[in-house]
Amino acid sequence: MDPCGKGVFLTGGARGIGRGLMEALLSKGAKVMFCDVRVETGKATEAELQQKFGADNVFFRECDVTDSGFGAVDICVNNAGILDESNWEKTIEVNLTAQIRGSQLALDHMRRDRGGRGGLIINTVSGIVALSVHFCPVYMATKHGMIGFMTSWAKNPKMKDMGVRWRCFCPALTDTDLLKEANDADSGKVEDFNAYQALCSVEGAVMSVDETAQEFLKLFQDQDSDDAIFLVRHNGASGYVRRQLVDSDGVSNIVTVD
Ligand SMILES: NC(=O)c1ccc[n+]([C@@H]2O[C@H](COP(=O)([O-])OP(=O)(O)OC[C@H]3O[C@@H](n4cnc5c(N)ncnc54)[C@H](O)[C@@H]3O)[C@@H](O)[C@H]2O)c1
Ligand SMILES: CC/C=C\C[C@H](O)/C=C/C=C\C=C\C=C\[C@@H](O)[C@@H](O)C/C=C\CCC(=O)O
Repeated sequence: MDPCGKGVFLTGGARGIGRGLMEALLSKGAKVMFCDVRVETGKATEAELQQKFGADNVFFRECDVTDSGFGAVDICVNNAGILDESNWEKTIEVNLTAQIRGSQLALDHMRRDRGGRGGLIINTVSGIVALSVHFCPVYMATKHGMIGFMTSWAKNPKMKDMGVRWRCFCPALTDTDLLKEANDADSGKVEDFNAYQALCSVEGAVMSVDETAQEFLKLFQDQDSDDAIFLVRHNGASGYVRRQLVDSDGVSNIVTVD
């Protein structure tokens, strides 16, 4: 799908990866409506992006994804997410429940067999699903949950009639406030602070928001593909992967295809 002229709805766009994804889409000619719970940051982002891309092309609305629905458009990006092992119920609410709700609402709105015009549903998941790490079990559960949810829909034979495609966008570590806020031993955001820091300290592992957003644009180059899981690799070898359970104690339950 070419984003040019398309209407996009994106959650969690006030800062971080969501903001980067919006800029990438706006630069390709899309119009974006975004929401966030951070009102001041959201308004500031809206003003800056309106200045850069035009006042008619980007709009902000205050919205908490855990208590609101939305009327979706051609492309829906459920991006809002948190990392907070000390508040596991909230983490499930934002990362799993709200992304599922947002996806179901988008599907209802887009499906051609019920009068919609088709579309693309993208959920920001995480490259962490490809790693065996122990320091964020709840976060891990939510991200694996979204992989299961989306790949189930993507392989549903009715999807051809519905005209809707699904993409799990799985960024590598990205330099955002989410990472910075977890980088505090007393925050309780992760279960094992030293292990978290060790992962973030791998040379070159943390990508910039711009680099992650450029990888995101690759999702729009393959409109006919039914593959659903796009894994960003910090070494540049990003691509679609398929899940495969392995019976050895492997490092990953995802194997690359092609
Ligand atoms: N930063 C990373 O290394 C990384 C890597 C892979 C995946 N991710 C995922 O990318 C997504 C964005 O993360 P980020 O790093 O940009 O984080 P961030 O904290 O910088 O940005 C997340 C945005 O979501 C908003 N948000 C949080 N809860 C919300 C709610 N209930 N309703 C509406 N908006 C809400 C926040 O206010 C914030 O503006 C998340 O789903 C995260 O899990 C992050
Ligand atoms: C720890 C929580 C912190 C932040 C949240 C965020 O979602 C975390 C992301 C953590 C790691 C991402 C890693 C991505 C790695 C990829 O670049 C790639 O190297 C994965 C490697 C191997 C997968 C196996 C394969 O290639 O098939």
